[in-house]
Amino acid sequence: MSEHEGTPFDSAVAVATALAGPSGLGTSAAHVAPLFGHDPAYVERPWGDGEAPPLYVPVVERINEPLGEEVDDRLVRWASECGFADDDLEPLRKAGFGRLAMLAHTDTDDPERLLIAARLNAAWWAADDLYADDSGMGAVPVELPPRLALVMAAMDPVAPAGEFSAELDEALRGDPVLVALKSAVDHLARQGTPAQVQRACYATFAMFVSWNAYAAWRHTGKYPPAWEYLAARQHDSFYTSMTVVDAVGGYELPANLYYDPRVRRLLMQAGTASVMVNDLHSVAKDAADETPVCNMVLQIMADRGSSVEEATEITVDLHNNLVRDFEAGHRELQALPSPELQRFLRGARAWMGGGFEWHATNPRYQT
Ligand SMILES: CC(C)=CCC/C(C)=C(\C)COP(=O)(O)OP(=O)(O)O
Repeated sequence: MSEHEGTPFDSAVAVATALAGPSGLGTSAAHVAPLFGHDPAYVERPWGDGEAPPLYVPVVERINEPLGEEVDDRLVRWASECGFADDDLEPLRKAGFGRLAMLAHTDTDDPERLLIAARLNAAWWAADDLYADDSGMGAVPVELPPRLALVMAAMDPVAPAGEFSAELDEALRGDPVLVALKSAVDHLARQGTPAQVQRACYATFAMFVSWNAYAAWRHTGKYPPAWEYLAARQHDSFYTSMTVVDAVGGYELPANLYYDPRVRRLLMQAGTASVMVNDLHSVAKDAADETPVCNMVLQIMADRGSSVEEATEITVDLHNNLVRDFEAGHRELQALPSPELQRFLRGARAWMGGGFEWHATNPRYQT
C-alpha cells in the first residue's frame, strides 16, 4: 500500500504515473534531467564583492520597483499604527520588506495581498532583531524564551482566562513587536484560510525552538559545530516566509499536499538555501555583535579552523547543492496534475530568486 494512499497527493500520483509512465515519480532525480540541458529558470549569480564563487539561484521573476514602493508605503503606515516610534520607520522603509514581497511573491500584483508577506516578514524580523539577535537593540539571550512565549500568545489567541486575561491583554498591547505580529496574523486570517494561518503560526513556533537554541549557545558561549547549527537552521529559515506563498497568491494548497514528505522536503530545501544566502550576506554583521550571532560561515570557521574564504566557499557549495536538489525534486513533481501544487512549487522557486535579489541589493547587508 502506498504511504500516501487516500490523500489528494495519492490521486495526483496515480494520474501522474499513468501520464508519465516509468520515468515519472519514484524515478531518481538524476534520471529526469532537462531534455535540453540547462534549465533557464536558474542562473549563476555573482554576489558580495564578487570574490567568492557564484550562487546558483532561480532567476528573479519580477522587478517592479513602483509596486514594491507602494507596499512599503502601506507597510510603514501600518508599523506606525502598531506603535513603532517615528525613528524606527525610516530604517523599516530602507529594509524594504515590501520590496521583498514584490520580488519574492510573483504571482500577484495586489498590494494588499503582498502586504500579507510584507507585514509578517517585517514583524518576524522585528522580533528577530529586537528580541533574539541584536544586542545593541536590546536582545538579551536569557530573556528570549519568555519573550517568544508571549509572541506565541500574540499570534495564536489565548482563550479567555478570567482575571488573568486583562494583564495578558495589556502586555500584548504594550509592545509594538507583539502588536505587529498579532496584526500581521489577523491580516493573513482575513485573506487566507484557518489552515493557512495555523501553518504560518506553527512554522513560526518551530522556528522559535531554534532561536532558543541560539540564545543558549550565545549565553553559555558554547557555540555549536556547523552540523548542529545547520540542523537548527532548517526550522529557522525562509521556509517560514514561504508558508504564505499560496495565501499571498490567492489560492490554497491543501494540507495533505503541502505536508506530503516530498513537497515538505523541497520546501525545506528552498527555505534552507535561501537562509544560507542570508548567512553569506550577514557574516560581517553577525560577527560584529558583542555576543556574535550564529552563522554558517562563522560556525564552519570555528568548527574546522577554516579561513573566511574557505568557509564561504563551503557554504556556497552547500547552498548550490540545495538548489540543485530542489531543482531536480521540483522537476520530478512537475508531472503531478495539481495546479495548486505546481503553483506553490513555482512560488517557492520564485521566492528563492527574489530572496537572493533582495539580499544582494539591501543596505542591511552592505559592509
Ligand atoms: C523572515 C523570517 C522568517 C525571519 C525569521 C528569522 C530569519 C530566518 C531571518 C531574519 C534570517 O536570519 P537572520 O536572523 O540571520 O537574519 P539577519 O542576518 O539578521 O538579516
